Amino acid sequence: MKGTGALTLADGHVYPGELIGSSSVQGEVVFFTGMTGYQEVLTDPSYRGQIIVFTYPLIGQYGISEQDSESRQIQVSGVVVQTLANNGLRSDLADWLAASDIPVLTQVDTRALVHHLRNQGDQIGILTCGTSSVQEQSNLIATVSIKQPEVYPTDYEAGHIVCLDYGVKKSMIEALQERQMKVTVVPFDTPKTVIDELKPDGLLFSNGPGDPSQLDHLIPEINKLALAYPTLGICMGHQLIAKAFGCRIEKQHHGHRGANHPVRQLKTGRVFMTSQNHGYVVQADSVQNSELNVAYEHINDGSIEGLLHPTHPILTVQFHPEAHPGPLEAMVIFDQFVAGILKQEVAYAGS
Ligand SMILES: NC(=O)CC[C@H](N)C(=O)O
Repeated sequence: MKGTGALTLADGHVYPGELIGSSSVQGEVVFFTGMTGYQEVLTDPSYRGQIIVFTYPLIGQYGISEQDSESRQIQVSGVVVQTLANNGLRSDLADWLAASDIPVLTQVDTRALVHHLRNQGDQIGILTCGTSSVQEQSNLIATVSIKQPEVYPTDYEAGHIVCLDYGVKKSMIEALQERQMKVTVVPFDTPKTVIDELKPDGLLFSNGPGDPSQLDHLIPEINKLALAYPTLGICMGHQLIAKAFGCRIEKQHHGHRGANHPVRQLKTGRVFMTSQNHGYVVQADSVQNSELNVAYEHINDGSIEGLLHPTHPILTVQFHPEAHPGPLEAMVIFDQFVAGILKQEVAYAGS
């Protein structure tokens, strides 16, 4: 179904367009600046419940392919684009969004919209064509986390990682499998006693949607887990571990969502271009009174991009070393994590 529609922001600004789809949705309106990677973004569970605005004006131009999905379904609530590609008679992306009942607002002045969000901040919005009612989603992590453990084997098993699933992307699991790690993905609230029985060699605390304070009740358990095993935390996992060791988290004015975010490793001065997707961040002032040290910082705004424990093998990163979409150069984080578990040296890790 196609018709006149609009995105209405919480501050009252209205962005008209052509709405494809029949449902109205509400969600935080955020923008992604990468030129490619729309399929990975749409299926990344960290975007659950959000309305995503693509800054690149033409979206859908290279179709859809099965291997590029980061989870089993589209996770965003709604999509806003300038132009949805239509190669001839049909568009794979438009068909997929329609089959998934995800509304798309096209023909939007996305430059004006993103300019506004950059000035006024990410905020809730509603995509409407004036039909169905709006339902707010609460505990987003519980929605996207698996319900039963799942095992991802590898041909030659050098070690075993247990992944706490806050909404894990497929590429993180694959990055570990490629490094000869079997991965067992467990529900987000799996107690330490159950994880101990799996005899992991290391833990991955995954990415995930929404505000990390959803899981405040699990922070003491996360602290115990991270102290017990070599630990890597990514994005939501980074934020939760930061909290577990005394840091505070704050909402960003507007999030980092794109594929060209420069990050500096403090110890070596080495700069990585990274893929990012987050709207919360570790409050810089809180780190000095915490048990952790800053390991990485964002070059553009100086925000905290990674933390290290001084005596335990705990590394956390705010950026996405698994990329997908985006540059692969931060994959060294997985090399470093696995090498630490296997007690091997890794070039350029610099911890
Ligand atoms: N990719 C993620 O894990 C995002 C973490 C959190 N939802 C944030 O927006 O900051």
